[in-house]
Amino acid sequence: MKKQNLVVVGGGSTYTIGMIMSLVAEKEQFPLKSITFYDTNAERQEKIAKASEIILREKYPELESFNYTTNKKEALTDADFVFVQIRTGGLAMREQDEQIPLRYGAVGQETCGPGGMAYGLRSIGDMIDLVNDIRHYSPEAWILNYTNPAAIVAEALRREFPEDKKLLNICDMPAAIMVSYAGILGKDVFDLVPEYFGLNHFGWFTRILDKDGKDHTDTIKRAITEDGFIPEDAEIANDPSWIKTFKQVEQMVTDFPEYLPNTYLQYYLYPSQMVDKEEPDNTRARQVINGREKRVHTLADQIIADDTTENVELEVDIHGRYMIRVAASMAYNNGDIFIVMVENNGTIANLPDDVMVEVPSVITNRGPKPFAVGHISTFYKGLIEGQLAYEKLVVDAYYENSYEKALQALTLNRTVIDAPRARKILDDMIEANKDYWPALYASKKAQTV
Ligand SMILES: NC(=O)c1ccc[n+]([C@@H]2O[C@H](COP(=O)([O-])OP(=O)(O)OC[C@H]3O[C@@H](n4cnc5c(N)ncnc54)[C@H](O)[C@@H]3O)[C@@H](O)[C@H]2O)c1
Ligand SMILES: O=P(O)(O)OC[C@H]1O[C@H](O[C@H]2[C@H](O)[C@@H](O)[C@@H](O)O[C@@H]2CO)[C@H](O)[C@@H](O)[C@@H]1O
Ligand SMILES: [Mn+2]
Repeated sequence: MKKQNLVVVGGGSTYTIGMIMSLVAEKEQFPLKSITFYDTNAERQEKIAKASEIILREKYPELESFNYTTNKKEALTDADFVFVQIRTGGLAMREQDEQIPLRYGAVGQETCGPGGMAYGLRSIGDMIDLVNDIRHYSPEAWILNYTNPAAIVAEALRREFPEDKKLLNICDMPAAIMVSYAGILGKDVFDLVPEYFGLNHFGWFTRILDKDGKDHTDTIKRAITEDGFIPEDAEIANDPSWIKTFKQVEQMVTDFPEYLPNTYLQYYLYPSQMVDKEEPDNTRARQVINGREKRVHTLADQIIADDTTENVELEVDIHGRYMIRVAASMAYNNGDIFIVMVENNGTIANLPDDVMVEVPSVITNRGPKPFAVGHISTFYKGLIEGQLAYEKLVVDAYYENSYEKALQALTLNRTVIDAPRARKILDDMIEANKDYWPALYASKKAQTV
């Protein structure tokens, strides 16, 4: 097996140490020659990199080199794979994305509704620059992007790089949900075969099979409604916020029993309940700053101080394993099936061709080949079309510098609905994002009314 040169963009991320542990756990499936971190924030990256260096020295001695840098050329030259995990504006801006909508009684969430729009308008420019840079220095590298809001980023990259066949957008949420299904069934998550359709953070499992073709969907639905649903992946199993989110799946399956929902549908199907549950001074960003970020930095500090991993507990989670299994299937033409984002082109027969959908696909060295979904019925089609229109309008607003498109996007979104409320949220978000967003202008027609 050819050993790969991997670059991680956003080396300072809170997910990097987990990713390193997953690369160690998956070294037989995805053997590496080198790992390079790239980040724009030298200090944030250095702490994570120094700890990673020690982990790799002890657990991946066969790795030929490990480097970290803030120099794009140095980082991106001769890459085989580039994993992209950046957060434009950091967790501080995530907190704004979550708090501003809550002021007006709307869902405050980083990838759903107004928060998703704000984060999207910040991320698109950086992501376009990065893909251009990667293509300049490593034209043949596979790019796996999981930077959020993945739906909006994927739509912008689809428009910007229509011919790029080696750029794949992915999300770990369906896999993390499947870890819990695997727990119910007493199976390994990678032995389950999902049937699924939708958009990123907006989809449904229609069936869950095993590799022998046995259908376990009804067993899972029954277990969820009778015994409850809990997160089982190590990273989220003990997190109160994720426990609440998985609990909400019980209500979704009771109200809409036809399919098994992505957890993110809670924000669109129960927006009032979601707003009522929030504490504006302790939204998810604050919980992550005081939780995962602190935990990861304390862990890194201890590894660096001890110069060994002997005194710490390091876990492997589905996030890293999922990304790596997808990468391995591309590198070694494995033909494994994973849920990823692809341009629709008839996969969901009654949706437009030129939209990004999230569906199971066979992953080979030619990229993803999605399975046909066929026609979807009215409830799902209606929900998806509204969400797609919102996503497209956000990307239009970016390219056209259009205030009206942004206002239309928010008004259309199920988490907002009301135009005056959409305008208030948008105006506050413009102010909060003045260092990040493109300028948005009202059209001449609107200015003269
Ligand atoms: N798609 C998924 O399912 C999924 C799952 C987990 C995380 N994520 C995403 O991964 C990203 C990282 O999340 P996090 O919570 O660890 O954030 P984080 O802020 O801890 O890490 C992001 C890192 O990227 C760096 N960065 C920002 N802009 C950059 C740029 N232009 N070039 C290079 N580096 C840059 C930052 O300095 C930071 O070190 C986010 O976008 C998050 O939403 C996605
Ligand atoms: O609120 P956060 O920052 O804890 O999580 C936001 C992400 O949630 C989903 O992903 C993962 C999670 O990041 C990971 O640790 C894994 O183990 O479980 C989650 C799924 O339950 C989501 O898919 C991402 O897009 C978000 O960034
Ligand atoms: Mn996701």
